[in-house]
Amino acid sequence: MTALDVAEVLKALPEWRRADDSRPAIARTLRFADFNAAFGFMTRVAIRADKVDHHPEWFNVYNRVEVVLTTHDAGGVTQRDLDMARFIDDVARGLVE
Ligand SMILES: C[C@H](O)[C@H](O)[C@H]1CNC2=NC(N)=NC(=O)C2=N1
Repeated sequence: MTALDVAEVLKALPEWRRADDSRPAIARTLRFADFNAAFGFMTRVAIRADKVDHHPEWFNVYNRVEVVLTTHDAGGVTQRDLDMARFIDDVARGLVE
């Protein structure tokens, strides 16, 4: 799968930024009402990730979830990351603080 230009991808994803470690990856921080809401979100994303065989890097503390998306096989951001970011935005809508 072809790696895309990160700046172009970010234009389509206003909630996302470059990963903090400057890898070719995109990141979003989400804050939920509590752990239950955060883990519910993670569960929905996990089920999707396994279905499409594209898995986020993520970190959770209580109500906060940090998500990083990149395609390891391609060494960059691809359409698979863009699709997953959109799914994440859809799930998060109405749930994030
Ligand atoms: C063998 C398996 O299909 C691959 O390792 C998949 C699994 N999930 C993946 N997830 C992500 N984010 N990037 C990958 O390159 C990737 N590759």
